[in-house]
Amino acid sequence: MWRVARSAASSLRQSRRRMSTAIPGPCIVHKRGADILHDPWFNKDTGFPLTERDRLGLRGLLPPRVISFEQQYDRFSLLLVIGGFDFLTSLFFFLVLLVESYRSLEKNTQGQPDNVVSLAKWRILNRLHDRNETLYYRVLIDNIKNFAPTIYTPTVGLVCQNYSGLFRRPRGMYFSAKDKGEMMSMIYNWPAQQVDMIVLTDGSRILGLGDLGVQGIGIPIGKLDMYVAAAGINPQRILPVMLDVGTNNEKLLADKLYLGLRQHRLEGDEYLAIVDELMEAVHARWPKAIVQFEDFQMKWAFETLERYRKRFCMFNDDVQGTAGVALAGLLGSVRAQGRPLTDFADQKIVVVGAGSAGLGVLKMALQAVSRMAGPHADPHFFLLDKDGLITKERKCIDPAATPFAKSQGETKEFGLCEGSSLLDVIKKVKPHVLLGLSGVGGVFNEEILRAMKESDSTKPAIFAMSNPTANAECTAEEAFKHAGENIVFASGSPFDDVDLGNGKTGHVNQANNMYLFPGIGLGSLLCGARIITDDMLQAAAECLASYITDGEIQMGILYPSIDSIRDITAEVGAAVVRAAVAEGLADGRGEVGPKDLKYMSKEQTIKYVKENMWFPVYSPLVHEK
Ligand SMILES: NC(=O)C1=CN([C@@H]2O[C@H](COP(=O)(O)OP(=O)(O)OC[C@H]3O[C@@H](n4cnc5c(N)ncnc54)[C@H](O)[C@@H]3O)[C@@H](O)[C@H]2O)C=CC1
Ligand SMILES: CC(=O)C(=O)O
Ligand SMILES: [Mg+2]
Repeated sequence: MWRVARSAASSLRQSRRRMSTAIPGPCIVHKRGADILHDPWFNKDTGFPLTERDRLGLRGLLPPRVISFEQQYDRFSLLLVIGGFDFLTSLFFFLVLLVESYRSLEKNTQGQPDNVVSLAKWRILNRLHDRNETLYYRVLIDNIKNFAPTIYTPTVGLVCQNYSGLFRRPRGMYFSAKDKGEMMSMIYNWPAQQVDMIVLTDGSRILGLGDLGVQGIGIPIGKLDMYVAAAGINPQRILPVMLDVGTNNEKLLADKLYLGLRQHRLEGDEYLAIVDELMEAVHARWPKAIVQFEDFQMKWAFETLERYRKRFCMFNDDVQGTAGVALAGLLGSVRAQGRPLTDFADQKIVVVGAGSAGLGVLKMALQAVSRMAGPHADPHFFLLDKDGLITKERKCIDPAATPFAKSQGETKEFGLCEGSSLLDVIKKVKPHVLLGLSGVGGVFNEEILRAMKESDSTKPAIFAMSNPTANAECTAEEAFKHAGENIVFASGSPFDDVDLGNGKTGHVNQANNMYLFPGIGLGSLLCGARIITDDMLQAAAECLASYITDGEIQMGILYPSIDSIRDITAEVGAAVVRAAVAEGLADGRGEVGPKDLKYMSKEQTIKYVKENMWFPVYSPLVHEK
């Protein structure tokens, strides 16, 4: 059930306040009449004032009554909360979906009626987006807590799984292996003159759902919606990009509805040549655009990061954004134990999942320990993958995992060995933190969670970070039930807080990179960063960690509410700007030069970032041929 009524009313009041103080400047439009109504960037639906209808040749193309932006907003919000909405709408959309892509939907949502409802909600929002972007983003910004689960994880995963059946209107650009040699000209097919933020995927590891090929485009779309909502990137300047190099998902290759290339994935140099060409094309047209790599399988996530990070202003969200969010949570869990932050160096941390995300987290945690305890510090990290504990005895160990593989001496100390099971590791190590980035739902089973009760920590931390919901290592309820009320808990996808009885509540945190990537992108953009460095990412993570007060920490709160995502993003963005300036990597942007940035105080930098956030209001449209 969408509970938007109350928050919609209060956010509407806030919106009105904002409306009354700012008179939006005019917006030039090069079309007239029905063409404007069919363009979601400019369309205001019934919101066009009569004078504008005359000016733009719209008279007679709309019902006569003018509905203000606020009234439109009210009507949309009302639609979402009318009694019985869920049942009627889901029934209606179920029938539509039945006709349109019944077989595909049935395959993927068998026995899961919730999925049908989730998709129905997504379609309502998506239709609003396709008609009127201004209203869509206002609704999203004002109700981010309610709508994030629909446009982002978990529903975005379902959308990707069903994308070929759901497809109606394209969003973003598609480059395929067949476009080799053409990308430099293709990039000019994008209608916007300026692009600030690009999210790029090859669809090879979509959340914990594996290789979804071209259907992975849903992820860049969802991430960029979060950019607009959280960072105030102008939606006319965002670009979701799918690089379709084939798929190794046999089910999709056999699916008649599948919209991507029907071939297996390119590998090796052939693959890299395609990504190189795309990056060159993007950079040629928009040299200052920030490129976020998203949901690439591990080998390409690491390889492309090393290949491009010193040449382009880019980052990998799964490796770097996730690491910062996890580190902020880990530091919070030290505070929750009433210990000083420097005790982080002594924490025993078990990470389950040695992929792009798990290794990114450990790399950043290692940097933090080195800063706190010196370069020779010996952190107590235990890394497991599907074959159990990773030790130096492991054959064919991934080079990125090598620094975290346990030596014989270390395993002996705890009575462990190569490939020790997770249960064995937990029982013998008694870790302070158990962190999952395995993509495997339920891997923190009852036995594992019970074993966490024996943790050496006064407040054991359990992070079930895999997405979407079904892939979480455990649910919030399971964690509090089996590991005890004393834990701090975080998950990648949202769960409701847990009623512990006796009037107590188990707080659920959302440990998701959404708390950092918008600020990393926005900060890099606004300072004209040449590249994105470890120091900039470190600054972002520290900023997020310091956002939470001691009082909140005592209540098990490690991350702020998503309701304040714009404020968090402004602070994170400012931290990134200041770190880039300190490293001499900020070229400035527009009229704000490197010197201006250098002499801004922290508060002035936050103000600068806030003032450059786009906010959806109807601008007067002025026609120009
Ligand atoms: N909360 C967040 O912000 C983020 C969450 N994630 C989630 O993390 C998950 C993993 O992502 P990546 O690291 O990119 O994937 P990946 O495919 O690169 O790595 C998965 C790792 O998990 C291991 N694994 C598989 N089954 C296991 C088992 N039964 N026990 C222990 N380990 C097992 C694999 O051996 C591999 O090392 C995904 O579900 C993704 O959605 C990723 C990025 C951010
Ligand atoms: C959140 C995210 O980036 C992921 O699950 O891949
Ligand atoms: Mg991701």
